[in-house]
Amino acid sequence: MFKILVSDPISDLGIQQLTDASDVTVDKKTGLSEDELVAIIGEYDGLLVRSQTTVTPKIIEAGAKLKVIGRAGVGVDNINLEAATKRGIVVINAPDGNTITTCEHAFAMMMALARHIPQAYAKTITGVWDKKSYLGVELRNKTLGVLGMGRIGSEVAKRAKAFGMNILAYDPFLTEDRAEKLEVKIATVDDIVRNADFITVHTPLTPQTKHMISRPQFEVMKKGMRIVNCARGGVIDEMALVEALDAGIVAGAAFDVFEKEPPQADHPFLSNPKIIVTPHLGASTVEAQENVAIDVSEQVLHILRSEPFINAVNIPPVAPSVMNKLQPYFTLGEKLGSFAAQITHGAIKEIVVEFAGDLADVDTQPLNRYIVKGVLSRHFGGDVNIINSMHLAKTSEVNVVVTKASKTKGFTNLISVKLIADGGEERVVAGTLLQGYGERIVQLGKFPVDISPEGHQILISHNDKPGIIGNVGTLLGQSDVNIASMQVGRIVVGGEAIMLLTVDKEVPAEVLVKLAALAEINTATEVVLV
Ligand SMILES: NC(=O)C1=CN([C@@H]2O[C@H](COP(=O)(O)OP(=O)(O)OC[C@H]3O[C@@H](n4cnc5c(N)ncnc54)[C@H](O)[C@@H]3O)[C@@H](O)[C@H]2O)C=CC1
Ligand SMILES: O=C(O)C(=O)COP(=O)(O)O
Repeated sequence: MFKILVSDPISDLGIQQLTDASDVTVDKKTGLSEDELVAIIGEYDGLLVRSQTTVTPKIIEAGAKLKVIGRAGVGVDNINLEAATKRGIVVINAPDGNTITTCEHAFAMMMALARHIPQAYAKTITGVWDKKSYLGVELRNKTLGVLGMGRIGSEVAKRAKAFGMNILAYDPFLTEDRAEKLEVKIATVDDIVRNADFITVHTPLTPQTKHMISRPQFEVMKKGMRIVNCARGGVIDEMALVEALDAGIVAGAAFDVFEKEPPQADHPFLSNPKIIVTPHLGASTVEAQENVAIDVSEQVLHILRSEPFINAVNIPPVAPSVMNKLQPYFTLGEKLGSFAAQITHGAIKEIVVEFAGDLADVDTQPLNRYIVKGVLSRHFGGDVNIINSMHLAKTSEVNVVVTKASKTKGFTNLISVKLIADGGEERVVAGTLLQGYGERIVQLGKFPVDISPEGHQILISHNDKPGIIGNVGTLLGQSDVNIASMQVGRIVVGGEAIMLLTVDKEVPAEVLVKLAALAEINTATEVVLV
């Protein structure tokens, strides 16, 4: 039974697939402090949050069973991604569910700014009929600068177009083609701050976007411009904005998000009549809350049930076409890594993976994670998974090198894993996926072989002399170890050779010692592939 903790207010209807699932129990406990969360998180497999819960490294460390943190929304800046990745916890978000809702909020804020709606309302309900203080401006024919043309920014631009606005847009990923389709003009940040009558920001908060609108930008703005932030507090420098309002450069500002949430009671925005504020309501509609909760619940279930999932933010996204091509190789890759690690005696310094054939022209990143997981599982056991395998390799100072071979090497596809360990030790295991036959190991070191990578195996290196196979068979028979299949490989008659036996059960350590002590045998190593 999986246990999930919901620590922020999330739509009940949206999480129904979790509450209805027979293998899941859901606890809702909102408003907990960090210490309170640390005290209880150890019993949960999944954590669902919005933006109020700050998921700190301390909480993540205490989440001994935690496999997934789901964000019912877009921004994951309240979740410590590094700590989650280190622990192998998948962090997922729901990137599409609140796009329109947040765009509509930004648009509503822009219209409220243009027509002083909150200020006029506040005065009208006091009984004062004040028409002259609230002369507004039209949006039509004004220039709107959009910083960040992702999901929300693009939707804002579409609506602004319908209002007859001219749009200048900046986003490092905005192509000429997309700009043309959206009928926006690509501009620099400098063009936008100098020419826009309205500016709206729709970027995440990153080191690059922090204070991207600050004193130098306000200084060159058009007098009387208006500015909206429904993205993240800190993209616009709050103190610089207050100065620009006081200096008469900015006529009004509308903020849904703050550098610190909630803002302190004496925050200058809260007493400035030219600033409209809302308490991070961008995503707060019935529809959006249901959408994000449905999306995140679905992926949380997939993750807990070890099924394929999408929207992970701590592993790079992969196109479905690439994923379809790679998926059949995941277990083979992991087994090759595991096999190679089990026959390596020294401390591993480098993992060199080579892909040939069909795999040489795809981005193999997801597959690389499985191979590295296979290698590291020998030392890290169940603590390594595909989320943290690359991270663990890095922190363990194991270098990962991935190469693509130009030739097919006789196979339609071939994965070769070479481990380089202390003392110059090198081990190579290569495998392929044969249509109709499944996974095969086709090379061990310099020896060509043909083995199905599964179950308990014994790898023996020996000198190619008569009688060795008989001796091995006799010893295993006496030890009650049944041989299911056997492969021998050699390059030259009488030279170095290997023998790979598939046996029906675990091989006792003393049997391996006795095998290695037989005449002409150099080493005997058990390899377990499950
Ligand atoms: N107020 C609220 O309740 C909500 C706020 N948000 C916030 O809105 C923001 C945007 O959300 P989406 O559009 O869904 O995300 P998105 O990922 O679709 O779009 C973000 C865009 O920002 C661009 N960008 C990144 N760095 C940039 C830079 N230095 N300059 C210009 N553009 C840059 C990216 O290329 C991307 O196109 C996020 O920060 C999100 O957290 C989202 C939903 C609700
Ligand atoms: O989705 C986002 O990024 C948001 O900022 C929405 O935040 P919320 O879920 O309303 O706390």
